[in-house]
Amino acid sequence: MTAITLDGVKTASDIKAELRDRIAALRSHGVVPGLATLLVGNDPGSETYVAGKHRDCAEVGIESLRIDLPGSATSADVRAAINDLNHSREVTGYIIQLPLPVGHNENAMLELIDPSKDADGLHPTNLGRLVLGIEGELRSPLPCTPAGIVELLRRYDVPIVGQKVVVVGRGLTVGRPLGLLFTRKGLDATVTLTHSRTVDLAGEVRRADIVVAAVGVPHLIQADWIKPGAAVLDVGVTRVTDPVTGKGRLTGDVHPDVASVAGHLSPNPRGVGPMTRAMLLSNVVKAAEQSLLA
Ligand SMILES: Nc1nc2c(c(=O)[nH]1)N[C@@H](CN(C=O)c1ccc(C(=O)N[C@@H](CCC(=O)O)C(=O)O)cc1)CN2
Repeated sequence: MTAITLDGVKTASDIKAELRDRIAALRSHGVVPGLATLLVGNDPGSETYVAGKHRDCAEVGIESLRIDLPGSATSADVRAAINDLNHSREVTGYIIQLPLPVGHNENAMLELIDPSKDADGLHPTNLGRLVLGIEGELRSPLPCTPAGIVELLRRYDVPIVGQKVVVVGRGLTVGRPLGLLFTRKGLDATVTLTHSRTVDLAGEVRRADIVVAAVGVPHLIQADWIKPGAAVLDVGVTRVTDPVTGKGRLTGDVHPDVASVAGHLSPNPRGVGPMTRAMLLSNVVKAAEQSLLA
């Protein structure tokens, strides 16, 4: 058996095509959706992701603005940039690219974002709304990677309701919010959130119908950890330099042999990453649509 590939590039491209129509409709009402990014330092991964976000915006018709601060920026510099973004009339939504360089308090910075401009859904107010399960008028942006994972599963008709989900990793951008999302009414999965101190991780993973690996440990998840037919999402990424070619390459958390046991498998790269970017665009468009209703 070879797993069905959960193709993030194709799915993200479908989503972008749908968003283009909604953006055209917004523009016809005089609403131009916009996104700003704040990047501090020159982490190669973050630079790639931010560049990709601006490319995506241009592709679908979202205005975008890029604020880059040097690695030497102080926390006061970052706070000042956030303050400017909060008060800018042109900027309706923005993100702070994570991780921030060592020495900056990420949670403190995220807390300074105006929650109504939080395109990433990572401000405590928006995470709190996810905890509360608030929908409808007060619907707030969902963190992009968890939203992308659920959307990818949905578009491939992978059942979620009543399924056992094991999430490996409890980070802010993936594991923690994903546990909340999967247990929301309507999705109704049973979630086990595992981490570095989990006893018998392999045993936990073996029970799962859906496995999400988001730790950044290359090939941690082995084929004999996987229940035959389970859906496996490979999210964590490690940049390694090939000792032979000297070129950098990306390695996911899931061992390639998992493809012979799983029912569905998201590759890494080209799986959840492009979905993360598509969900950011979706958050920006939803916010613009809500501004029209307000
Ligand atoms: N403010 C945020 N910071 C971070 C988030 C986030 O959602 N908000 N998530 C990750 C990084 N991330 C988005 O910012 C992200 C990760 C991966 C990809 C992606 O498309 N990856 C490609 C490979 C790209 C490459 O060559 O490196 C893929 O998987 O095919 C996009 C966005 C942490 N920070």
